[in-house]
Amino acid sequence: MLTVNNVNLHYGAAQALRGVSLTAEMGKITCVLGRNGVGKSSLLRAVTGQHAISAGTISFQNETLNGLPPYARAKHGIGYVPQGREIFPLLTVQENLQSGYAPLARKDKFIPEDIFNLFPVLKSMLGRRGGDLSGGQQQQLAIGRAMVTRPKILVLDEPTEGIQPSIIKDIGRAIRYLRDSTGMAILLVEQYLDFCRELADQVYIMDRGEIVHEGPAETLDTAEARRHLTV
Ligand SMILES: Nc1ncnc2c1ncn2[C@@H]1O[C@H](COP(=O)(O)OP(=O)(O)OP(=O)(O)O)[C@@H](O)[C@H]1O
Repeated sequence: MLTVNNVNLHYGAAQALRGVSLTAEMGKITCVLGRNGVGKSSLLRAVTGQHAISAGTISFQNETLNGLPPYARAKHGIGYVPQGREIFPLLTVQENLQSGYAPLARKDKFIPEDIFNLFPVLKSMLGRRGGDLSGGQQQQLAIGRAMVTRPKILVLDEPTEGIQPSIIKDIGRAIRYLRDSTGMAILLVEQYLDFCRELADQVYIMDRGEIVHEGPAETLDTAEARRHLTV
């Protein structure tokens, strides 16, 4: 399980996270909802080691991650699908997937077939450049690349952003499959309430750098959630 305990994060003098605490359990989908600018990406940057925290602790499976660089966290099993996907545009789909080999032992440096079962389009486009894919295909590639690292927890930053509805469905199906087949933990941040409600086991709502609600998805008060999502 991932545990975030009382975490603060600053950009210079500006505080983006204020005493944030949450847990993401193995075999569960944990969704953090919030509108633009409330600190969702900052939370994921703290978890993945992209940005240092100024107070609190972050641990995964009882090991503290504080101070570890992103590559060391990848070795601990933290897979990251960043906002905007960050595909290498000039590398092929295959090379983008292979960029996930970095934290792996030699024997594990292959692309698991599961990825192509989930996202068949990637197999048919292995030789195409990443930059030539549609937004939805790039999102599938970013999830595939994170899966290559054999994560124990998959951390996704707004996977539905700018993506057409049919591909959002595919992505939802893939996330559910990963939870059910591997028992990994999934932590995703979103603004899209319906996607989160359909998918999540546990929901948190963030506002202005703080967690303002926590509970199981089935008891989420939709009106209350919408209030936090509208500007
Ligand atoms: N590199 C940075 N330098 C300074 N301030 C930043 C930086 N990145 C984010 N912020 C500020 O921190 C706050 C939280 O931003 P963050 O990106 O975490 O929000 P978010 O909820 O993920 O929103 P979005 O969906 O727009 O990414 C915002 O006020 C933002 O302007």
